[in-house]
Amino acid sequence: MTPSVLVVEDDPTLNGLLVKELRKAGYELASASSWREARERIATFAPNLVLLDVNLPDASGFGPLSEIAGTRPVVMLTAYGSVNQAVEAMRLGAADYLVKPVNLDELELVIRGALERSRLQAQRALARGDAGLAMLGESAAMQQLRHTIREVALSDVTVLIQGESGSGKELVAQALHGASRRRSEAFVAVDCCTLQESLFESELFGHERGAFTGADRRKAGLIEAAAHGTLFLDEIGEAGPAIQAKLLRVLETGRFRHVGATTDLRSDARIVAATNRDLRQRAQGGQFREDLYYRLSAFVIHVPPLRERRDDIALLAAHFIGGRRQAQGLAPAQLSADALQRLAAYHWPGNVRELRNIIERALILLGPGDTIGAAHIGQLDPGGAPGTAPAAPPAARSASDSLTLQGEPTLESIEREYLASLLKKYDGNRRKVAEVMGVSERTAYRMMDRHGYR
Ligand SMILES: Nc1ncnc2c1ncn2[C@@H]1O[C@H](COP(=O)(O)OP(=O)(O)OP(=O)(O)O)[C@@H](O)[C@H]1O
Repeated sequence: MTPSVLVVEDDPTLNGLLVKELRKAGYELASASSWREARERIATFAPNLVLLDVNLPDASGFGPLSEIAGTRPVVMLTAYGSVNQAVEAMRLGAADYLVKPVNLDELELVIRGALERSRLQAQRALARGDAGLAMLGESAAMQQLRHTIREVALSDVTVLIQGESGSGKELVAQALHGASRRRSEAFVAVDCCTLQESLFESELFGHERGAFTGADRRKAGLIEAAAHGTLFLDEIGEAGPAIQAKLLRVLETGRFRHVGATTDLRSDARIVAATNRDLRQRAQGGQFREDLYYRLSAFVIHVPPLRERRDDIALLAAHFIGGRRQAQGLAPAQLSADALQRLAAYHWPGNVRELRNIIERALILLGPGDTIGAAHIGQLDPGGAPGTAPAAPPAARSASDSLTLQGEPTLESIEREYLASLLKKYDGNRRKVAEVMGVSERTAYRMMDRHGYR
């Protein structure tokens, strides 16, 4: 594979020199002289590494670095004699830095080292299944979201994160934890609807030996694993009445009990919950405890759906493409203008997760090729006008929309349609969908995840 580098430098002489040297060293090159131009190149050229000048005509300082450091290695070009700048750049996630005037031998070494470290990191992340934990996006909505996260992270207040499926609620919860004083403690995520209620109760709160058949040992609960860290309760709207009652007690008194125990334990975990439902409405309708709703919603964060921050689509797409290709050791791939246009016009009922899935499928169809075209993306129904709420859950795409280029639907596309039609029929009730499909809830969740419907 030929790794690619984007040189972002407004001094034309230095820019030209860097491009020439790196090209000679065997890299594929693109260059930009402003931050606006750099953003465009990142979306279309998808470089493996960015060499970024700290002072650009339309952006000075570390804004650009913070924006892209989570997506790919960034080597900063800093001014001679400003050690502070270099230190700050590393703290903000730069892979390395070069001081001007640039020593050309050092240039190659630094770039090779940064690429190698990043490839290893990507491989490790893929093996752990958590490729790309950074919360990306520079739209006004995402900047506001980051601001809110910073504001509330340092207090211990309970936070309720609301947003559509796949919009990034779990990433917000992780960002909250990462910006809090608890960041070096555990972050424990629990999906409130993946398990049967009684099992879930012992999983969450722990149990005593002999509490039920099969409980042959005392076992600590996830709430204890979260100790002084953060307990993230995903899909809180799905928690059954027994769990709701116990959670209310934890929130009111900081106390809980193992299943089968007679004494209380104390919890110091910060509770962050998420839901894609209108919890207030459910509370008013009697499907969710009102007192618990008020406790949980001490502070509410709304995660905007992707269709309300279309400016982020190109950046996110480039991030998913870059991560996957790098981990596979393949050359970077670009998005054609048609493909990008198709992505930008879609209404994204499955939000960022759906975008990630569509890109992954496009990359499979692309194989070792280098440009993702509209055909690799497939038909995407532009849906309602920007800002229109989707029919939730997402409507099925027709077989002619499948990604099979020859027109024969794949098993994958049939599964997807079947799943979408059941979700529609049963109004998003996953338990019911799993039952009708004859698979376990877990299998149904995994399927939904794969198709971007969670
Ligand atoms: N701003 C973002 N930047 C990068 N990746 C993102 C962003 N938002 C979401 N993702 C990715 O999209 C996928 C879905 O995000 P996440 O699981 O946080 O969504 P969610 O709202 O919690 O979904 P659900 O409602 O199904 O629980 C994940 O792979 C996540 O890494």
